[in-house]
Amino acid sequence: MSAQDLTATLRGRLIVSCQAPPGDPMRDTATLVRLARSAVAGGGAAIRANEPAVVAAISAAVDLPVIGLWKDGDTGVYITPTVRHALAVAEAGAAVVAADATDRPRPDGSTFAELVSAVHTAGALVMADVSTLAEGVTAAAQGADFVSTTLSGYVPGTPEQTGPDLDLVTSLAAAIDVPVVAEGRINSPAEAAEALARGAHSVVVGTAITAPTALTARFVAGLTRP
Ligand SMILES: CC(=O)N[C@H](C=O)[C@@H](O)[C@H](O)[C@H](O)COP(=O)(O)O
Repeated sequence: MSAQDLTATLRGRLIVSCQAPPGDPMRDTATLVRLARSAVAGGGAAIRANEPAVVAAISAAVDLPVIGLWKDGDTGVYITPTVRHALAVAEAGAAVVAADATDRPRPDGSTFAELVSAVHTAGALVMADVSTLAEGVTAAAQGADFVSTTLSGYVPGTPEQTGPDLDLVTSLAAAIDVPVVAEGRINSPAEAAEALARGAHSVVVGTAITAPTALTARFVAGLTRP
């Protein structure tokens, strides 16, 4: 799908992230495919999914674009950290490859611009996962097709928040021409709508829809608070 067509498809819509962390009972390809099917049934516009095998299974099972990534570890640059990871995700059938576009060095020494070029040559689009306005501006200039607030709050120096970084959505939307995606800690339909009102093109929701372990833990914590 062209960047133009996908942009039109996702405008004002919900992208459902169907992921489960290592060790979680939901971390099972068939289970994640069922989550993706539920996201389709509920009206989601696209699926965000982790690891080539899961991207391939969900792409085969649902008729929605898949935004694929490949997490390798959980510190430093871990979301699709190298060109090799990015090409494997594209090869698995992702319409869009999401990758870390923070200003930290990548483990293979590549630049984000090189990753964008390789993914475009493979026929897929790129979503830049950023943590700051400056990173989003740079990623857009380097050819990213979408810029997402995914990593705000997860990179040292970025604001720690329990909710989404709506100020980053606002500032990115004012600064760049590529579509801005609001992602990270969106916990309610009202927060999702607020992100759109602040200029987001689309909204990604993961935990609040697809993570029963984390959601259970939130309720348990709520019961045990003094
Ligand atoms: C920081 C990081 O690694 N984010 C990951 C990116 O794919 C996922 O673990 C998140 O679930 C996703 O961004 C959606 O966010 P939330 O689950 O908060 O709705």
